This record gives sequence, structure tokens and C-alpha cells, in this order.
Amino acid sequence: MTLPIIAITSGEPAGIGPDIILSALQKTFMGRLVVLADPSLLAARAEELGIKANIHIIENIASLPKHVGGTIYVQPIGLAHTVTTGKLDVANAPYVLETLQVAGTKCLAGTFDAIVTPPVHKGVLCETGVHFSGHTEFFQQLTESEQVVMMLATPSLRVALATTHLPLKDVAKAITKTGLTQVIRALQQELINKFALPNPKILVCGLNPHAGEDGHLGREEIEIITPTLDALRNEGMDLIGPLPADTLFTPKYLNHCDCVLAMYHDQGLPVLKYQGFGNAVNITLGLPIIRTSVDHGTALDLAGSGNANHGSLEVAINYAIDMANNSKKVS
Ligand SMILES: NC(=O)C1=CN([C@@H]2O[C@H](COP(=O)(O)OP(=O)(O)OC[C@H]3O[C@@H](n4cnc5c(N)ncnc54)[C@H](O)[C@@H]3O)[C@@H](O)[C@H]2O)C=CC1
Ligand SMILES: NCC(=O)COP(=O)(O)O
Repeated sequence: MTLPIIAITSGEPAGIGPDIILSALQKTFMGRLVVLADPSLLAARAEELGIKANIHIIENIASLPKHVGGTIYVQPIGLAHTVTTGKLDVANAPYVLETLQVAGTKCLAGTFDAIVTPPVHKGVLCETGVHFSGHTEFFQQLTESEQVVMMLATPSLRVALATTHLPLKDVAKAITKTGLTQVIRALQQELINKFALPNPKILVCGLNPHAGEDGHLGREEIEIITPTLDALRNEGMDLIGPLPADTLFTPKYLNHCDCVLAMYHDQGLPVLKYQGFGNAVNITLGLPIIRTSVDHGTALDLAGSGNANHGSLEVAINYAIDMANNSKKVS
């Protein structure tokens, strides 16, 4: 079988992206890996960390060999400024965006089979004047996808989000019957297609404390979430909820479900990160391409220190390889 080609972007160059790439790629993977980065960034960070890395520029992606620990193939993308480890520099924000643009475009064109993204710093990207709220939204726009869903997974828990990077004050109005229906349909379809779950059981969180306490603590459950779930249940979907989010995340419920749908970022992700930070994967569902990512951010405080854990990147690469192999079997 031909091994899939996985493109790994560098993430924020001042953060731990380069560190975790260098340390994770000391391992061998059953895929062909190419890093989209400035080679001088990787070489400088390798020296800072005392990591031996044979960095090669790849001319022809089709000739990329199986990844063997310690050798890194790079498709070069140039930085604007030399990076000071741990210090954001807005001049390098276009470089970060270019790595994502090249990865997404070449994945759509079939040059790459999947993309894995180390963390970017949303704030410094926004300082260029573009509104960048996350890779999820970036790749949705690039691929012109109608509905995407952010889902993070550990070996025993999957948490998907009904809304992604929204200020809390905007969350309630973003929970609509149409939006929620689209999210649940996309989630259900991807759990079937990508996770071989023929009839996934999805637990759905309420939005308000105690799922609205019969309307006394908010009416979104009564007016929006329950009618949406009822309509989708009538189509045969296995949906439980809306359940109060504070007690849904307990073994009694979690032991009998395939995925939790949280209404917003900080309702679902703290639980998942408490359970599996450092070893979880972030997957964008609903895209025509495969994109996985790490469960953590840029950790500027750890860049160049040797203390950044590459566990989540390793999981993200292995998920991308498995998903790419499965999609080749299907097509
Ligand atoms: N996939 C992505 O691109 C993501 C990007 N971010 C961005 O990262 C930036 C910083 O976000 P924070 O909330 O501070 O989260 P963070 O994950 O960067 O840091 C939170 C804490 O976890 C530690 N940490 C993070 N990754 C680690 C690793 N691999 N090994 C050991 N310790 C680790 C950090 O030192 C810090 O104490 C923000 O701009 C945020 O938007 C955050 C999450 C995901
Ligand atoms: N907390 C997850 C996160 O912010 C990553 O988002 P994205 O960049 O994958 O859209």
C-alpha cells in the first residue's frame, strides 16, 4: 500500500510548534511526512534544543520516502524575520497563514493526503488585520465547506462543539434550530464515515445551568434544543438530551455514548483536557480534506526549553495517517 503523505505546518514559529515537530519526528511513522516551514527555523530550534535532525528540502513531493525517525523533509516557506524563541512577531504572521494556505490548497489538489497543524497564536494573526479565529474556521473558508464541527478526542472520550471560537456573549444567539441541526447532521455523518460507528449515540449538553431548569434558568433548551433533537430523533438519530452539562460528564452517561456535543468551547473542552491533556487530538469534521491538530496552544513559555510534550502531535499524526488510509480504502 502507498503510504499517505501528511503535511505538517510549523505553527506559530516563536511557540512550541517547532519543538514538538523536532521531537515527535525523532520517531518513525507509517506515513510520508513533509513539514511546511522555514528550514532555518527548524535548524535553529534543533540546535537550541540539542536535537539532532537531518533536515532535507524536498523538491518532488511524490518522491517523499516513509518517515524514519530523525530525518525531516521540508517544503520551504520563508519567514519574514528571524525568530526569537518565545517572542511573538507580527511580521511573521503572514508566514503562518501561508503555511496553512499552502497545506490546504495542496491537500484539496490531492498532493497531500492530510494536514496536521501544530498550534498557532490567534491573537498575533489577528493583529495583521485578518480575522483569524481558528484553523477550523480557516479551513472551512478555504474549502468552502458549509458545515464543519470541531471535535477533540482521547481514547475514551469524544467531545464535539456546537459553536467554536465565539465570545461567550454571542453563544446563546448562535444556538439556532437550523445551526444545531446542521452541526448534528455533520457530526453524525462523520462519526459513521470516519469512525465506523453505524448508529452513533450522541449526548447533547444543555446551554444553561441545569439545562434551563424547566425554563426558569433560560429557555434555549425548551425553544431550540429539545425541538431540534426531537426532529432528528424522528429521523432515527440516537440523541440523548439536552442534559445538564455539569452531570453529563460522569461515567454513568459517558460509558454509554460515542460522543458528547457541548454547546460551546469552554463547556466541553476543559473536561476533555482534564481527562487527556497532552494525548488528545483535535479533528475538523465536515471538511473535504483531513485535518488533525494538537490539543494545546503555543505555550510560548516553554518554547526552546525542552519541556514541551509532543504526545498530542504524535497522536494527531497517527490519526491523520489512519484517516488517510481509511479514506483511500473507501474511495
Ligand atoms: N490548535 C491551535 O492552534 C491552538 C492554539 N491555541 C492558541 O495558543 C495560544 C496560547 O493559549 P493558552 O490558552 O495559553 O494555552 P496553551 O496550551 O498554549 O498553554 C496552557 C498551559 O499548558 C502548557 N502546555 C501547553 N502545551 C504543552 C505541551 N505540549 N507540553 C507541556 N505543557 C504544555 C503551557 O505551558 C501552559 O502552562 C493562544 O493564542 C491560543 O489561541 C490554543 C489551543 C489550540
Ligand atoms: N481549543 C481548541 C482550539 O482553539 C483550536 O482551534 P483550531 O485552531 O483547531 O480551530
